[in-house]
Amino acid sequence: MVTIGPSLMCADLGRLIENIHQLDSAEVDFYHFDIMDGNFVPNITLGPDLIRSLRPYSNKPFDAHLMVEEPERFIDPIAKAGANMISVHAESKVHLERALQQIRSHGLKAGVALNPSTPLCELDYIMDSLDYVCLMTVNPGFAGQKFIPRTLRKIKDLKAKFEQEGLDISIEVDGNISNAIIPEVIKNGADMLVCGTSSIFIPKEPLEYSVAQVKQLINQR
Ligand SMILES: O=C(CO)[C@H](O)[C@H](O)COP(=O)(O)O
Repeated sequence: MVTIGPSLMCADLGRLIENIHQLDSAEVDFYHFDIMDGNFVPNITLGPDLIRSLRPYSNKPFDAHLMVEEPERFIDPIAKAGANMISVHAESKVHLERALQQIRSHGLKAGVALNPSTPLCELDYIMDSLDYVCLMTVNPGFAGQKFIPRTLRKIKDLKAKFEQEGLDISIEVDGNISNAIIPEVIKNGADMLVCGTSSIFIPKEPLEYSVAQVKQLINQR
């Protein structure tokens, strides 16, 4: 099953609550929270307090993507704030295996995110600790960037690797997942779509309509 997770980056609580209300009615599958610290990426966004404030407004899984320099410092507060899934970047200052166990110790799904240029072999010795992999299809930090076409092969290679080893690990894709690219990433093996300004948050387009368009693309495979 391919799932849809709107990407939440804006720090306006009122607007986020309104968005979540509409997106819940449109039956999205999860919410993807972009947590940026201004160090790992050149931008600052949400933190644990905002996740805690939004938690009462939806029962859908909250997926926290830690684009931060020292993710191990954030795992406990983000888990306690109400996240259901947390991914850490392999390129950050992290003991990857320890961080994944730290996430799982809260009963949450654990993921690793990889920048477009990071090779898949980073995952070789942690496969059994993984629930999902977030493949960045843009360089992390900003919404509205261009999709990097080379990442399509990376999705395909990762899917093949999981199939070969009989592993049930989800592949999330993040970065300019537009309506034009959705059929391509699905064809190559993506099963979690992070949908931001490229497909769901389109100016003047009702969220219900944008989500319906994405669902149509998923269903017409
Ligand atoms: O993590 C991100 C950037 O680092 C965003 O989730 C992503 O870019 C989604 O937004 P858009 O559809 O505008 O690309």
